[in-house]
Amino acid sequence: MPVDFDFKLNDRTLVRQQCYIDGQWWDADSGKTLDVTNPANGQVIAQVPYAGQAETRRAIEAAERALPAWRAKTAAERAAILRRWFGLLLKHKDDLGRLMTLEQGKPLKEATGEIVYGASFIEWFAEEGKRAYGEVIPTPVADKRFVVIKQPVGVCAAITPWNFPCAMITRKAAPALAAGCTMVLKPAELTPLSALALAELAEQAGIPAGVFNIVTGDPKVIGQELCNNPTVRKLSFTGSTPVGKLLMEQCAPTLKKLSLELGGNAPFIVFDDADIDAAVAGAIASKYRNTGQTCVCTNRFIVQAGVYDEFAQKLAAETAKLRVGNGLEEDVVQGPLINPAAVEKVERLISDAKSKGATITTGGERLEKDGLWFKPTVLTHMTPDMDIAQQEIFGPVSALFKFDTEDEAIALANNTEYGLAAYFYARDIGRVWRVGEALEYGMVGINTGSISTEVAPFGGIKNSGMGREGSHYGLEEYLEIKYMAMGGL
Ligand SMILES: NC(=O)C1=CN([C@@H]2O[C@H](COP(=O)(O)OP(=O)(O)OC[C@H]3O[C@@H](n4cnc5c(N)ncnc54)[C@H](OP(=O)(O)O)[C@@H]3O)[C@@H](O)[C@H]2O)C=CC1
Ligand SMILES: O=C(O)CCCC(=O)O
Repeated sequence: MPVDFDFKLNDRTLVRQQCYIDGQWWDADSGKTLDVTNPANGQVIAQVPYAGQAETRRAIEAAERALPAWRAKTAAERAAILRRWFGLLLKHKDDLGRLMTLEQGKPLKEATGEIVYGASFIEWFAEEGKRAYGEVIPTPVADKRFVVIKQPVGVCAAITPWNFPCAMITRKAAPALAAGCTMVLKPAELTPLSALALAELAEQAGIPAGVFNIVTGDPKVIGQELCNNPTVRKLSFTGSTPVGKLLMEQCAPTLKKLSLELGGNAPFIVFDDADIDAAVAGAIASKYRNTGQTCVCTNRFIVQAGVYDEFAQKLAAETAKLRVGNGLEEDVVQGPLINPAAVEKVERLISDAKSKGATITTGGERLEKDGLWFKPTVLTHMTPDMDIAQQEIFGPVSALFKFDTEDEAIALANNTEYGLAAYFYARDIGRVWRVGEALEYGMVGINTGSISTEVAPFGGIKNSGMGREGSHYGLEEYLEIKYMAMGGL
């Protein structure tokens, strides 16, 4: 039974509580459902199907049936349809933002911002799909010609997290569809409504039945079918490193192409020659986006001794100004954390740091005893033996480590199994190049705390995964290279 919660949307058809398979809306075969709750108050706002293997298999078969006709369209024809999808996201951005705040918690302005960000991938890849250029290789033999063409990978699967319920989907679906692939998506169980609203708009945009399918339900069972099924030729995943590794293992027997965007442990280095006010502004942007629940959020501030106290004091002052509360309220910039486990993890990490000598200069506790709101926190006197040095916080906690020399900063920054995003503030041009090149990360923000955009390659190295999303590199992930040698000239 769908829950009759009043989302107060202008267009109520955006609230879908069924899976979207082969252009139709379905319950789970078993009739089982999964509650969707508002993290701000624990209220159940919807129920979606708890589907399993059979429904996933049907979605894969639908994607396989839809593939030949979708692949056969010209890139311009696919682009026209994708542009309609893009336009519909923008048209409904306020409703989609509200839906996201209600299921995920992030403040309304940030949620609406994510819809615009998510839509940008659709617009960008609609165009980039037209540029899946091949190559003619000059021949070393007179009677032959060598040609390289790019073709869609085929049926693709995607598994996405709760922290970006829209953008992590469009960042995968847009390049896949633009390249001529079809897709089966499993969204996070905590935030399925944003995904299902995207399917509703995909249908309205004229994306043919079977090209984009969504199955909600049992993550293990759905994941196993997506990995085991030989029809699926590629899996793109965003989420935790342990699940990413498990999926990679499960995909080995059918040797699928993989994109894995996993956890991070981003350093944010502030050198003595940095513009400290700019560094503080960048720190706030990087650390407290989505209440710290972003894989590219700063995890460790690494600050040079000469500016440590000034940076710490200014960061604490700005952090203390951040208004925490229900994301639907005006001026709230920090929503609740996603669930009790997330708050407990933050508390555990702070308590570990405190027990080993860290000082809490602001925050350090929940806003209310049993709520999911956590006061934005600054910790100083951090040392490498504390758990935060190695573990992803995924919450609103700034942890400040101190260093003396450039080499020391680089060593500290690289001392992690992760390699997603890093940031640093410095003005010496030689240092900017040296440090930029020495950081073992897929992305480096230099004098900026914001790096995410549809036009640049997003992704990591080491335990942060493989592959890139966004930019022309993101399209390549959904294309196969075919070399054709033509003889007998
Ligand atoms: N790189 C990133 O952006 C993200 C990193 N994280 C990190 O991971 C931690 C845990 O977050 P969490 O949400 O549990 O991340 P998960 O990796 O568990 O979840 C991400 C996605 O994977 C699905 N999933 C979980 N287990 C399986 C499985 N066995 N087979 C197939 N799919 C599976 C989830 O489904 P379901 O929701 O149904 O469980 C969800 O759709 C966070 O605290 C953070 O540190 C989390 C989210 C995003
Ligand atoms: O946390 C993530 O997995 C994605 C980060 C969102 C972005 O910056 O694009």
